[in-house]
Amino acid sequence: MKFEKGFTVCTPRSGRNFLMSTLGHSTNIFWHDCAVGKVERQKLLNQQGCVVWITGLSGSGKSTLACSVGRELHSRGKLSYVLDGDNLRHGLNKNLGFKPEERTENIRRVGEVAKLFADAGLICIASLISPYRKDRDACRSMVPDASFIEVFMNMPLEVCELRDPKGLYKLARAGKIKGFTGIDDPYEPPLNCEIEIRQKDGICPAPCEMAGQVISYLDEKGYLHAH
Ligand SMILES: Nc1ncnc2c1ncn2[C@@H]1O[C@H](COP(=O)(O)OS(=O)(=O)O)[C@@H](OP(=O)(O)O)[C@H]1O
Ligand SMILES: Nc1ncnc2c1ncn2[C@@H]1O[C@H](COP(=O)(O)OP(=O)(O)O)[C@@H](O)[C@H]1O
Repeated sequence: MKFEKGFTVCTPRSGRNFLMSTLGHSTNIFWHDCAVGKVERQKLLNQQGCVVWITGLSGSGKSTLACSVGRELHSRGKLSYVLDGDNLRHGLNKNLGFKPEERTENIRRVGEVAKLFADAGLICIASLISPYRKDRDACRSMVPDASFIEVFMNMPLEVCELRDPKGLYKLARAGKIKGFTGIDDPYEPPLNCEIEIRQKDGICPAPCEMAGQVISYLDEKGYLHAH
C-alpha cells in the first residue's frame, strides 16, 4: 500500500507496521518513531522549536546578529543554538568549497541539521550567506508548520566592503579569491522574508536593536512559550 510519496507501509514477520522507503541513494530504510515527541520536548522547554535563517552578504552582520539573538534568548531562559556557516566549514562541511553546487550542498546539510534542532524544540539560528534563493526555499520547505523565519541582512555591498573585517573583499577585488559573493558570484535577495534588517537614514541599527527586531517577532508569533 502506498502511504505517501516515497513511503510504503510494510508488515514484516513481527506483525508491527513500519514505514519503508527509498530516498535518494538509500533503499530499504525504515522510519522509527520514538515515544517522546516534539510537543513533549517543547512543553519541557516552554518554547516552540523553529529555524531563524539569517542570510546576507559577507560582512553584512549575520554572525553578530546570530550571537546577539542567542544571548538575548539565553537571558530569557530560552534554549537556542547558532549554526554559523564559517564555523560549520571547520567541521561538518569542511569538504565543501564555494562552487555553486558546493554551496547548495552546504545549505542543504545545514538545513537538515537546523530541522533536527527545531524538532528537538530549540530555536535554531542559522547564519550563512546562502546566496541562492532556490537553496533557501528548499530549506524552508523542509521545516514543518511554517516555523522557518528568514531574516535578510539587507546591507549595501559598499557597507560590507568597507567593513571587510577579514580582508576578503580586498582579496576578491584583487582577483586573489575567485567566485566571491557580491563580487563575481551572485547574491539573490529574498522575495518573501519574514524579517528585513536595513539601514535607517544611512545608519545601521546597533546589534541589540537588530536582535530586538527578531526577538519581538518570535514573541509575537508565540515561539517563546509552549502551546
Ligand atoms: N568565495 C567566497 N564567497 C563568500 N564567502 C567566502 C568565500 N570564500 C571564503 N568565504 C568565507 O566563507 C564564509 C561564508 O560561508 P557560508 O557557508 O556562509 O557560505 S555559503 O552560504 O555556502 O555561500 C564567509 O563568512 P562571512 O563573512 O561570515 O559571511 C567568508 O568568511
Ligand atoms: N549593527 C552593526 N553595526 C555596526 N557594525 C556591525 C554591525 N553588525 C556587525 N558589524 C560589524 O561588521 C563586521 C561584519 O560582521 P559579521 O557579523 O562578522 O558579518 P557576517 O557574519 O555577515 O560576515 C564586523 O566587524 C562587525 O563588528
